[in-house]
Amino acid sequence: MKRIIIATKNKGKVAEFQQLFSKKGIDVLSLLAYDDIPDVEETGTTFAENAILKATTIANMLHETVIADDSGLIVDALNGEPGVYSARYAGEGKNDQANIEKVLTKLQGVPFEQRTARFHCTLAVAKPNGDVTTVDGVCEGYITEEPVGENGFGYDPIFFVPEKQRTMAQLTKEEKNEISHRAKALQHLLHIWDKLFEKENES
Ligand SMILES: O=P(O)(O)OP(=O)(O)OP(=O)(O)OC[C@H]1O[C@@H](n2cnc3c(O)ncnc32)[C@H](O)[C@@H]1O
Ligand SMILES: [Mg+2]
Repeated sequence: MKRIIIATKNKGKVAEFQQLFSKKGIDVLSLLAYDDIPDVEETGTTFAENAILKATTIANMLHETVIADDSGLIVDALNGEPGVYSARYAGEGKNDQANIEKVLTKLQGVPFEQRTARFHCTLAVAKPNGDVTTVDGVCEGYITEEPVGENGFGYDPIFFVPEKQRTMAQLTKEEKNEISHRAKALQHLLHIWDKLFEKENES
């Protein structure tokens, strides 16, 4: 396989997938390359449901194998919020800064050791024949009191990564791709990659 479609319009995700797949010699094509693909409504209540929804809808539309990513931030002191609603936590506008402010406001006064959180990523691979496979990846950390760093996207500036002693937004793309929820999920997918596509390789 020389090219894979990622069913996303999120530029941050696309850049990370491009770097991760380049190691395998695979080009990434995203929905940013298409003018006429509407957003898939994320009506699921779990990351897996939404990832499967996005992957199967786009695979049916394009008649090609596609990967979809549904991901988000889970904050323990907020009973798991923003969770599957991470992209639209502060409203439908998908405003990263407003989402960050909402999390920080809700966590005001919560001490550092209780600000535990994790990023979760579910990847769904959907084939045009209806086969679907999912894998997951998780990255543990803490929510800071203020945004720090310019890199990455979404909640990266308020997510402190203990093993790097910096926020996710202070890491280079390469460093984030060593430890992130997305990179871990993709590692799991790459482990089963040949098995997933063996019938296609034979024919
Ligand atoms: O559905 P697509 O088109 O893929 O793009 P999206 O931005 O809507 O993506 P999701 O529905 O999966 O929502 C995930 C949200 O969780 C946050 N998020 C996911 N991965 C992240 C990461 O690596 N760093 C920071 N925030 C992340 C970010 O706010 C995303 O918008
Ligand atoms: Mg989305």
